[in-house]
Amino acid sequence: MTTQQLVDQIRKKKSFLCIGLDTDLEKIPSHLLEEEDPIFEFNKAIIDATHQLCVAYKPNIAFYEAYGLKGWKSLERTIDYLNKNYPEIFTIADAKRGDIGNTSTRYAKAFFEELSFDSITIAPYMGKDSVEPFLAFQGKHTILLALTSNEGAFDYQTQIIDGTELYKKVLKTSRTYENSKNLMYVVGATKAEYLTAIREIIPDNFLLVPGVGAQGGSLQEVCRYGLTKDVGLLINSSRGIIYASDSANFAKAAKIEAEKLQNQMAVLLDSN
Ligand SMILES: O=C(O)c1cc(=O)[nH]c(=O)n1[C@@H]1O[C@H](COP(=O)(O)O)[C@@H](O)[C@H]1O
Repeated sequence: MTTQQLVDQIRKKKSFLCIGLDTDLEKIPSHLLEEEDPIFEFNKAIIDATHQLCVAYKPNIAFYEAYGLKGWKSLERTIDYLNKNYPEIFTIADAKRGDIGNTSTRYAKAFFEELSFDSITIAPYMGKDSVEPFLAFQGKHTILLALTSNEGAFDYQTQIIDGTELYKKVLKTSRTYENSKNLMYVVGATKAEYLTAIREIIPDNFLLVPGVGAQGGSLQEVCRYGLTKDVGLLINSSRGIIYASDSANFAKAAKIEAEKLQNQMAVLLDSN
């Protein structure tokens, strides 16, 4: 999917919401556990109930890998269901990969070709030759961790190296990579006060912003400093939406939570 197609979808739906499919068998409604593939059935119900309110879904791969082969099957069924039924939706494999070049290429093939995701999250730590293999895939997007939402972000990402914070070095250096136009970045909603400095370095790139809802980040704060002329933001919420209820009406409850965020986004887009 092109960035323009994503922007068009955002304008049409008045939403830049990404719903995180962090599907956990210990949290989904117990009646689903009788199904042959409870994870897929849960995801399908959430997707069917919320697809008009969001522009992206982000399965976090850990929640699937945790169940071995069965989990991978549920992931494959979920991405196939999305691509077949809602092809306009932007899909993110939250896999946080990155390795030496030939290994990165295999990861890219797994998520971009075999599973047909539009994008993948990547850790920048191993540098240029670990990221460029992902960028080589045209029509696909590489979402580099810049400033993450967790407390541990302060361990390295904000440390000053050669006079500049490490996360800024990641932003600046990655712009020099081949096919850097395919880059997006992760910035945690809990770090909204850094967005002005971030936008000075990357004025236009899309940011994936997790951390609203369960982690306490503010949608309004993120938008104040992070919105661009083409919106430039995908705001993720996982637990706050998908686990709104653990009863039979869980999908309806998820829709209500998604609607709350989408309504706020429509107001923010109108006043942008
Ligand atoms: O890459 C991510 O998506 C990510 C980066 C980050 O800095 N913080 C962060 O929470 N995430 C992911 O975003 C999701 C947040 O989930 P909730 O806190 O339940 O909304 C999880 O899948 C996290 O792994």
